[in-house]
Amino acid sequence: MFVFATTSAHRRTYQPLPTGFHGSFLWTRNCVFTTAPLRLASQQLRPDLLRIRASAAAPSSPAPSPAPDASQDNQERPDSTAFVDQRIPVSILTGFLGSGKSTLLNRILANQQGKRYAVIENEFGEVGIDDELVKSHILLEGGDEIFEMNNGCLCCTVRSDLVRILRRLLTRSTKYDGILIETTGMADPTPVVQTFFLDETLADFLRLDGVITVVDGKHLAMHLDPRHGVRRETVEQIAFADRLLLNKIDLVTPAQLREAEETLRALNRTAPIIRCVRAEVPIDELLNMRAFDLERITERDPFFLAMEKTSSEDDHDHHDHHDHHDHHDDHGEAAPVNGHASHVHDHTIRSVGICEPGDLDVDRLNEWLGGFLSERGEDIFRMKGILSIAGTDRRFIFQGVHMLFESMASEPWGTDPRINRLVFIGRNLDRQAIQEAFRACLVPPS
Ligand SMILES: Nc1nc2c(ncn2[C@@H]2O[C@H](COP(=O)(O)OP(=O)(O)OP(=O)(O)O)[C@@H](O)[C@H]2O)c(=O)[nH]1
Repeated sequence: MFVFATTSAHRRTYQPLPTGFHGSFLWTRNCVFTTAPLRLASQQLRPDLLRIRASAAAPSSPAPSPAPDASQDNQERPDSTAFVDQRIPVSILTGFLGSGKSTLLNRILANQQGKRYAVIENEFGEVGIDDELVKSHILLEGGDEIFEMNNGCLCCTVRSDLVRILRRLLTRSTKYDGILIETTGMADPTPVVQTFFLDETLADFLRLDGVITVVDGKHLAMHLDPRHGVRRETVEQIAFADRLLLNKIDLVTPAQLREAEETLRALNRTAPIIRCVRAEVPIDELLNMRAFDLERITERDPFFLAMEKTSSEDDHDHHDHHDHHDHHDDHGEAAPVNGHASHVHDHTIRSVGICEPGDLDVDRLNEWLGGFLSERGEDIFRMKGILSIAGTDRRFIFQGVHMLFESMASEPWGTDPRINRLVFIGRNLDRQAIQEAFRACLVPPS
């Protein structure tokens, strides 16, 4: 496996990768942009990735096995006169903040069955929390770089970073069975999907296999309520899905479950809906399924492909779908404008990061968080952090989604400085008030 990681890999903390894992990370911090255009000479590309024609004159190559899924029946299958598509399959894992994407990713990585994946992660949060967790839990291959795509969704700016990373990946000698991209919980998957059709180099070597959307069954209705300001992101993530994982069904009643399924079906008529708890699903029903259906997407958005292509000369174009002008319909959903559905996040939604040395008084912390969540829980989409609790020699991992939260002891601090790192993502967050309240929970230095 090869990991281009950002953050949001906290579940790996709890679930170490299996023995024999051979991984490496490429991590960018705060979106490092190159100023020179990135050119990828054709001789740099791995020849075994080039598409070949399996005709009589072409070298014989095994056709990919058709997916064992009835939903694939009406899809074109390779035959002896067609292209054998040897491009690397790419799966996009999306879903709203806290829905269970990292839980799913962890599950996939723990069940690799001899396959090698490149993983690209991206997080919406101003404090990179998971890099430390990932580094301490997964052995890196010597000499590999670590990159982090932090604090931004895969929109026009971070998207160019994604393109750069993907192009670089194609020059590596390692052969991958697939690439997994975990988007931020606030991401509109549109520009990520477009990348694989509109970037000339990538389209030649990478094949979008499918968009897998993890849905938080407990909070779906809340996220679709326009008053919470995230309906558009939630709708886009569901509508784009080729597979819908209706997760967290342990937290809903049968009636809520039925309602959630009806809602999903209304927003996406075709994607299979898979009910699950902690993203526990058969992985072979998700990956390499040739599930992506461009026709369905262009039916929904006729302008989907009507944007400027990126080429190796145009590595940092900002003329794409994600042009940061807001045009919403009555429900806050994006409407195509002049051939481009525009996208911008609700500006009231922000992340507040805390990075503070010292030990926390656990009673004060509980009291503050309990009060804060009962008062503002609907507005707090996500919290996560690594905490230093007085009287314990282990790191404390803390994760929250609205009013629900989990915490658990993790690695010992050892000689590392005891620094609390915490991020809140929500609506109308008062940065100063949160930071001050947090500091008030620290044990005063003696
Ligand atoms: N009860 C319950 N909790 C779950 C389930 N799946 C995930 N969680 C918890 O939900 C929280 C968020 O899960 P993640 O996998 O980190 O979610 P995510 O979508 O990666 O979150 P972001 O990266 O912040 O967008 C964690 O505390 C998980 O343990 C589930 O099926 N049931």
